[in-house]
Amino acid sequence: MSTWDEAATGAAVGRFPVTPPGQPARHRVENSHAYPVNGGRPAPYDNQGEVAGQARGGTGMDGPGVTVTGQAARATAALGDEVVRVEGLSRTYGRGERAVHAVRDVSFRGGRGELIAVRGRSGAGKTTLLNLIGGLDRPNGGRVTVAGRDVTAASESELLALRRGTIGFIFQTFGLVPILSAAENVGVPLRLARVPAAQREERVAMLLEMVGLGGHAAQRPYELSGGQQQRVAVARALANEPSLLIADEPTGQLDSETGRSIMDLLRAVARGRGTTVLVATHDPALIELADRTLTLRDGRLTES
Ligand SMILES: Nc1ncnc2c1ncn2[C@@H]1O[C@H](COP(=O)(O)OP(=O)(O)OP(=O)(O)O)[C@@H](O)[C@H]1O
Repeated sequence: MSTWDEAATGAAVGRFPVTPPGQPARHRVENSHAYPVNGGRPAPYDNQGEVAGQARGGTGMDGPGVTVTGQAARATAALGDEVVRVEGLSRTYGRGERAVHAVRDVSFRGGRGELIAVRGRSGAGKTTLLNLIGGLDRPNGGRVTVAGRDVTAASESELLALRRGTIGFIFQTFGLVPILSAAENVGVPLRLARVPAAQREERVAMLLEMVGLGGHAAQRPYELSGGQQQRVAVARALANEPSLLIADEPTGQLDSETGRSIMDLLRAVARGRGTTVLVATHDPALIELADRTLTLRDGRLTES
């Protein structure tokens, strides 16, 4: 089955209908391992774009060696450990006259704790690039390394392990399982990792608190706003404590204010946890929140 045509939350692939009716299913994500965020103590997200405690100099979601203020976070990102390395990456769809060179010789590096925006017009190659980096698609040439592991050379089982332990995904259409509550959705990766029930419940509660949804655990996706659904998706993506979080147009279905709050949340995750976050977006207001912007034009990269 092609990863392009599979729904988000690969934790549930083949088990649940993961895409709400009327929404396209394009991606597959497989997350199953669970490790504590912030040593099991994620701090609540306060809707103001910061993890509680963090902006006020607290330890919120701070990870080892991760500073918490804007400029300091940028400096840490610049100097910090390399998480993503993309070298000469290319992807062509089709052949001959019909060939589409979606990604052409793209190279860049991403450090720990960086929030990197990927922008470009529709068709510029953003989704293709993110899918290649996340191991959802294979390149025609070049190499991707995430947390020191070669994604492009990985076997299918190695890719599965990467998507379960190292790379988290968030998509425009949220990809929540409609029949499950918010807590159950966040708990799917933990169930697959066979985390004991008590530990799982504790961890799910902490993750929901972290994204500001502590009081919404029992609600199903249709009972939540779009922004709340995306927060559930963020909590689920963080359940496996990924080094890299890939977000493809995570605010595409949200109004601008809600979109901004999701970007604030992603920024807080990057700064507080040291997660490298790669976000594809069209929105200039959201791009302003990023530490760096990569611009794609016809598959080629320019950095601004
Ligand atoms: N599976 C595919 N088969 C053939 N061509 C494809 C496929 N997927 C993408 N393309 C083409 O590759 C190019 C890049 O597409 P991609 O979806 O990566 O762009 P994008 O920047 O994410 O666009 P958007 O902002 O509209 O989502 C486009 O010309 C698109 O038509």
